[in-house]
Amino acid sequence: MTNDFPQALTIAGTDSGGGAGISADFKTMQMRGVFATMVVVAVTAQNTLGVQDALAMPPKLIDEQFFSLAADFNIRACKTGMLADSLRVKTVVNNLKQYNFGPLTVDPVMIAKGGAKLLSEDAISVVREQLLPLADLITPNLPEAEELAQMKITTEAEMEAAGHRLQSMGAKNVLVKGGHFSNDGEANDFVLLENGHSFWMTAKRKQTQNTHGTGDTISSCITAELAKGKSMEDALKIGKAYVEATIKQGINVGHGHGPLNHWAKIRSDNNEL
Ligand SMILES: Nc1ncnc2c1ncn2[C@@H]1O[C@H](COP(=O)(O)OP(=O)(O)O)[C@@H](O)[C@H]1O
Ligand SMILES: Cc1ncc(COP(=O)(O)OP(=O)(O)O)c(N)n1
Repeated sequence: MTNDFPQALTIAGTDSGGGAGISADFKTMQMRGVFATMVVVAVTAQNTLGVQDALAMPPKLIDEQFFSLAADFNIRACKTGMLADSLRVKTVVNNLKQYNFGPLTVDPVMIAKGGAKLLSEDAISVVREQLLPLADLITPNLPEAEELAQMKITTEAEMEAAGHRLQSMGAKNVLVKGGHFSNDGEANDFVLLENGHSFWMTAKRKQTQNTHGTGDTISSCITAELAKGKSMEDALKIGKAYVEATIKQGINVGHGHGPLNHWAKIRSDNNEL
């Protein structure tokens, strides 16, 4: 029996409010025509107002989820999101070394928009030293890029420098996301590819508080496109177009930082699916 429908994996935390984490990943992968699977690393009690509580899964249960998926599915691309602490990062690293789930996108989730810590302080060096070198793509936002590259980023030139530093630390391709950049008109992201080619992906910034889950959405869209066999450059461009559309074609849900519109259409959709 064939097992060839595009399948992808997210290794991350849940968001009970449905806007970020595995919820955003599943909606995105489904919308991009890819069958989504998950390894739950942590569960959060969360809504658009913030994170009220969180619990990390026992490492044995994380191992078992990896084993279950490897035994049955033909996963062609995977991503990581919220990994909680150093023990869970190490558990995930060990499993990623054991199984081949295709290109790995590392979204080094550290702090939610409401300020809650989704990665403990002691885990940052483990992400830098053990997870980053496994990454086919790393997708930090500005505070995450600052932590991992250990430098301040206040200009576009510093975004580029951080991208080069992260590549020299072992990530094959780098996307430094500019959503937190303090210019009001644009949301521009810097890309550095494995072959040394670099470029900017630009977008007009939408003035809205409904941006909960943007990082998960762009990284899971890229993962879905890689699972379909797209090149890294095309996957990145589709990811940027999709997250921009989910923000611009926004919906209003909840009373705080609202979720994105994962039903949003992008121009190339007719020949994508
Ligand atoms: N208000 C906005 N308008 C348009 N694009 C945005 C906006 N906020 C974020 N983005 C884009 O969404 C993606 C993720 O954003 P960012 O805030 O940098 O990451 P994270 O959600 O991980 O903190 C990036 O492509 C960024 O440029
Ligand atoms: C469970 C969980 N994972 C990740 C995040 C952070 O998601 P992100 O896309 O960076 O969105 P914001 O939290 O910044 O809005 C999360 N909140 N929860």
